[in-house]
Amino acid sequence: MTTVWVDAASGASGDMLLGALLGAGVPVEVLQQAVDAVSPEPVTLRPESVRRHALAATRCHVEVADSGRTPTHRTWREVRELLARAELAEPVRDLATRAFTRLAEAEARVHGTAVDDVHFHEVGALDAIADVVGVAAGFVHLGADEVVVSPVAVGSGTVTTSHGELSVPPPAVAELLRGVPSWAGPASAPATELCTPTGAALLTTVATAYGPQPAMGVEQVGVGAGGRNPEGHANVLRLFVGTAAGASRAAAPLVIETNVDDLDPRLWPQVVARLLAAGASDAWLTPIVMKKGRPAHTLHVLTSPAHADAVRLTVFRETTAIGMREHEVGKHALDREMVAVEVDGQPIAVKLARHDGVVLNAMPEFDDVVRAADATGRPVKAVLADAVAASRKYVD
Ligand SMILES: O=C([S-])c1cc(C(=O)S)c[n+]([C@@H]2O[C@H](COP(=O)(O)O)[C@@H](O)[C@H]2O)c1
Ligand code: NI
Repeated sequence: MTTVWVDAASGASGDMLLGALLGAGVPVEVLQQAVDAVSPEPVTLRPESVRRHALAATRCHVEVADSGRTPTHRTWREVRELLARAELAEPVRDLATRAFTRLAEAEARVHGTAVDDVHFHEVGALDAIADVVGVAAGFVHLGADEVVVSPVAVGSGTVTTSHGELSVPPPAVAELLRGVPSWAGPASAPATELCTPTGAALLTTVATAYGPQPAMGVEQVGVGAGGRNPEGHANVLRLFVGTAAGASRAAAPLVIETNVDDLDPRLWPQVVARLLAAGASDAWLTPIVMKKGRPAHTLHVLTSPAHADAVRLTVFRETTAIGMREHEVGKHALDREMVAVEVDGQPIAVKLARHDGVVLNAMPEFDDVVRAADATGRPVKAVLADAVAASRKYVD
């Protein structure tokens, strides 16, 4: 069983993770091929051996060609389309899509905007695409069964961003690291941002657990350099790749439940939305009758152990529950793949579900259907019917 431990004691960013993957032996071609499959413009990954304070490290430059055009914006919906259409191995597409979804949802929450409208500057979008897709390809290449992430150093002081000067951790990082062990970082570190939003989104997507290095036979150590080289501090992220010692099995998913009879029922949709945003795999309600004949609800949340702390905190913060129960469950899921169809010129993402390579289900994303119906002024039911018909060609 391949285990990876991520030492993020000096923070994390997309390019630090890329450098660490290269240093741990992932060929640059593996990362470049994935980036080329997604990026609409040339982006070159260029490894360089550098020193950070007293340590040798690998820096991965992400070089975006100057398109010569005025920077435009690319929305999350457009990036999602690029990912859906790219010729990528499914596990890479899945990991990259999940990381980008977390990043976009965190930005939407902190700025109070709709997630589909989250936009990135042109160059920033290409950078972020290269970081996210390259890192996803690297972790898939390592074949990690378990990824343990150390407490994440976020830094201190302030950072200058397109929103002006922000306190560290900036809002998107704080949002992404909810429920994850994090701290300012070592005293030797400069008073600045050590963990970027892209770094936080990637760490929290690949993590299956958080903590110190687990018992493992370490075979490779990749040291990824950050862009800066401050005096007296090694600005690096380290990846330890090896084999798990002993017979540790992958932790089972959990179902967390609580019975609630005193929450204003108008709040439930938001509770469910926030649980999903916290990383829950699913969340749902069942109506029940409690003691003293009170109508009430059981809230059920399915979650990976990695997201269980964030889920528990969200239940306590967003509902009136003061306790919960939980049990491990078995889970079987079909392989998923996102593709896109067009209805009236509007792109609609479609989720394919495969069993032994055979597509058994092709379901248009309902949010995209509603958006397309709004854009064209047609009834939602008519656009849904067209999207289902257009998706049928994918079903084997
Ligand atoms: O551009 C946006 S919306 C932006 C938001 C935030 C928030 O925390 S909100 C932070 N930043 C800063 O941009 C740089 C680049 O981050 P990457 O993840 O793309 O490397 C970083 O300093 C962030 O703090 C930008
Ligand atoms: Ni922002």
